[in-house]
Amino acid sequence: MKTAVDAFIERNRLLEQGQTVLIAVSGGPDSMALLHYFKTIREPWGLSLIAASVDHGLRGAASIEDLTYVKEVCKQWNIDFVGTSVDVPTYKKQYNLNTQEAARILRYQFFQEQMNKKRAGILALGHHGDDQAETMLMRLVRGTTPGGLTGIPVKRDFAGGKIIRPFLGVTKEEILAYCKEYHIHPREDLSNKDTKYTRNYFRHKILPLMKAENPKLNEHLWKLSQDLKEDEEYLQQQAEKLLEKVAVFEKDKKNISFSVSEFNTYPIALQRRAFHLILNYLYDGNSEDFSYIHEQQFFDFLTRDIANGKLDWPGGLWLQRNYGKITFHFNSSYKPASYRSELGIGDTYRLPDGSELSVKLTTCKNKEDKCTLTCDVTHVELPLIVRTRRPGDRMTWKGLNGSRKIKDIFIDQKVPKEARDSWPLITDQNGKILWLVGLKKSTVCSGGTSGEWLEINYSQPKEDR
Ligand SMILES: Nc1ncnc2c1ncn2[C@@H]1O[C@H](COP(=O)(O)OP(=O)(O)OP(=O)(O)O)[C@@H](O)[C@H]1O
Repeated sequence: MKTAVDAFIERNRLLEQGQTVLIAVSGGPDSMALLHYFKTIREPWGLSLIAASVDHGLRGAASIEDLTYVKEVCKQWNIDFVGTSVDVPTYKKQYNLNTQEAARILRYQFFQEQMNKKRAGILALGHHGDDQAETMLMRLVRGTTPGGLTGIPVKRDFAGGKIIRPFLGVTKEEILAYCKEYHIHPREDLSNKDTKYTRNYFRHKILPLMKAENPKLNEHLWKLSQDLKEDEEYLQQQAEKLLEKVAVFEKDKKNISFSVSEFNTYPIALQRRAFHLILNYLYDGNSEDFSYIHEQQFFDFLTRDIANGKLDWPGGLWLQRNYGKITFHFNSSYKPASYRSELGIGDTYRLPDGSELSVKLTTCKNKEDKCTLTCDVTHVELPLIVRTRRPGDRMTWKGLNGSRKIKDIFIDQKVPKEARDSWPLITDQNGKILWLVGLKKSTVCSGGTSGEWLEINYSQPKEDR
């Protein structure tokens, strides 16, 4: 395995001579093998090594024991060590996050702090080829773009330096064999076996089935991710050239326009990427999951035989068609509006984008569509509340086992990031989410016998901007 990783590092230019490397070590097989591997290349590369370990305090005594174990091994191997214990439950509660998210944020905060303090240019992580395969399959199932299918990056910017993952080209099996060969005795994290986490479910249930069909699955997925990455880089460059030729920047570079007929002379693969490059430019790099629904709307707009037209998108963006020209207008001072208001019977609430929500009481459940929610009045605590999302918001609905994060519903429904912070949701006084407006209705609203119904109507703005 060592020679394969050596070659991987050279090929991907992951290291430079004399660098300071912070190695993230949990005590498990992947990161213990990583720590050992770095020990073997410390001299030839002239590296300064620091191991960093975070005790999430989530597995009782075992958590701190992992950290102590890593510290002990570092002493034996003559590697500097930094460690910390973080309070995941408090942080999780404070920011309404789930455990994994809270742990991840705190872990990366510590890494960032240490990289600055120790002037380390590199943070090395132990992700490997099986992690890569899981990530690609999870994204495939959730819905992704060719760019998303390139998987976990081998190298990316972080804290003024780089995150690198030297083990992405090797399998878990090879790592376990490496541990055996060098008498490394990693700690075992039993939560890695719990299939209630999506990743573990893919790892233990789905991947084995696929590997039984073809043991070379990892290799094939790796090849696919690399091919896609290379194709993507090339196509991105071509799309940039396309924009250089056709795009005209207006009004302090806040608006972009181009001639439809000129744009249409380019292949669709480049048009698609050019479209995303424009969004990325306008949103300052934060538009990565602007959805393919928007992409489709854009192409409909592009091919429609009209002289004038307008397409409104959330997040301060609108497109205008003026004969043969399309302009992307972007209001850069736009800030997603968060709001919260009580909504009693007979009330109407006007949302920042001009759409309205109104509540009335009826004796018959006469309407049920995307823009209307009816709910037995005895099932909810009044007045209702209309508000924007908060981190960790969850809801449940008929047929769903357990609950789902609002964030994930937005992802499932391809709602662009820019629209999520101002998207309305309705709760009752107890905080129970009844309706993610237009997207999901809660189980609470599916039955009832009192004969009195609350009817909440959502209506879109009548006037154009
Ligand atoms: N508590 C932690 N302290 C330090 N680094 C961590 C910690 N948890 C994860 N990492 C780093 O992130 C990488 C990926 O973490 P992940 O949880 O996906 O894998 P893992 O199965 O825990 O890996 P390992 O076999 O090293 O425990 C690890 O290999 C390690 O480099």
